[in-house]
Amino acid sequence: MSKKSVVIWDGNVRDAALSILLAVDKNQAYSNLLLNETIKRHKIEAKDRALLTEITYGTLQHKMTLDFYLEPFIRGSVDHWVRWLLRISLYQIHYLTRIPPHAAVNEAVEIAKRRGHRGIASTVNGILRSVLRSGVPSTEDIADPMERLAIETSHPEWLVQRFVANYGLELATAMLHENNVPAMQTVRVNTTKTTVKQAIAELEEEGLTVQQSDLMPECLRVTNGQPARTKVFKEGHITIQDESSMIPAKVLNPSPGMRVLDMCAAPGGKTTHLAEIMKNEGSILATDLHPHKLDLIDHNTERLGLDIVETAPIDGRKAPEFLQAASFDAILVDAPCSGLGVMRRKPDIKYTKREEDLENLQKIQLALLEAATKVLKTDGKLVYSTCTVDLQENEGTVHAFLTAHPEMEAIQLESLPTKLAEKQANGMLQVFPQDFGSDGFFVAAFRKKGESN
Ligand SMILES: C[S@@+](CC[C@H](N)C(=O)[O-])C[C@H]1O[C@@H](n2cnc3c(N)ncnc32)[C@H](O)[C@@H]1O
Repeated sequence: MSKKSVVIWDGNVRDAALSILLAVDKNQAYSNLLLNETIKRHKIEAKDRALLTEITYGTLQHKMTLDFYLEPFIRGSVDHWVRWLLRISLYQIHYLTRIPPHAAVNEAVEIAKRRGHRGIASTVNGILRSVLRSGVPSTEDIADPMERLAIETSHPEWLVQRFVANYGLELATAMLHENNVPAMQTVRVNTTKTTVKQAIAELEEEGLTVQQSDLMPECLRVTNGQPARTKVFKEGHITIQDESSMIPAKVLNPSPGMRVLDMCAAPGGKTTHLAEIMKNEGSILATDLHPHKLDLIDHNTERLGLDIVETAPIDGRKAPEFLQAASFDAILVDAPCSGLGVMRRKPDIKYTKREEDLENLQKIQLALLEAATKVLKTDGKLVYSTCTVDLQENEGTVHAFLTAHPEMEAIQLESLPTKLAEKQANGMLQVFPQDFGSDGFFVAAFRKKGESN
């Protein structure tokens, strides 16, 4: 978050959603962080929490579509906050069938009166009632197919064009639509403390509805309840993590006793998974560029009872200056990336990312992989992962890396459940959000060849 944003809560869900969206837009606050912080700070009750989340995310997810719908009804200019109020209200009218349209309009008018004056309230009332009378315009009338897809799925046109160029129209269209579907809640069971069966029983006892994932055996899908608020969580039996995000540690699959480096480790979701796979035996050095983020890893390892993890603030690109050459058995580079695979969880990414950012990211990704190669033992395994679906950051980075490093070879991804193992090609696995309902993720594995190879 670039500027600290605090949202006032007076029991009005729409007003709070408006404040969050204004902070996201004006202060570049992260929608997921600010929403969670607001809910936590004001201890917002379950029913309001669900509606606040739905309106905030939904409005942001569909921002461009809502603007297209509103455009014919707005004469002249309206204030920035009024436009967000109109978006929030139309989101409820158009997408949330359980909210009666007149209730959404009345709420909007009241907010307009409180935040502005009667004149603004009357404008808001007029616009929303006109939309109700005439209905929203049809996207069918947009002649250009890329522009139409951009408006219908609310993604900037450059992103639509890039996805279509990367993967073809059919796959890109499915992904763009899936990005507007709310993300699943999943947790990873800490197998050093409990079993999957036991964790399911414990969570059910606390009133949650959970089911073992058919994709990843240690993953549970939560369809009702807040896992982060349970005793099971506090006692370190589970970690909140997306299913796809469990793939990299699974692929690295370090044995107990190994010396492992997790180069871009904060907040430690994968570090702790690695430690669990190693049965808490051996050692893991978890490094991150940002020293303040290392506390998050310490918090997580403490809660989960994992004591083989040490943390250090190291710029991964400079790892060979601080760490002994060829000293790690296995290394994970869960690199900084554009995050284009997790737009369901962080919809603001759609509107803030720019195409030129992607070029710079690839340079960092290559530098991290190069540094990792130097501190990896001969015959050691290196895993590269990102939470993006961008071809350049994924396959592009892998190809550039292998071309520059003949001492490294791509290897088959091991230890994966069949559904995932079948999807890999040439030592790489790209998961799209529409594949299994999990986040978009990429994983590749390499081996450092011996002298004789
Ligand atoms: C995708 S996140 C890592 C998520 C983490 N592996 C997990 O599972 O919880 C990428 C991380 O890389 C860190 N980072 C960015 N540039 C880095 C660099 N040059 N060296 C080390 N870490 C870096 C960021 O601070 C961020 O925490």
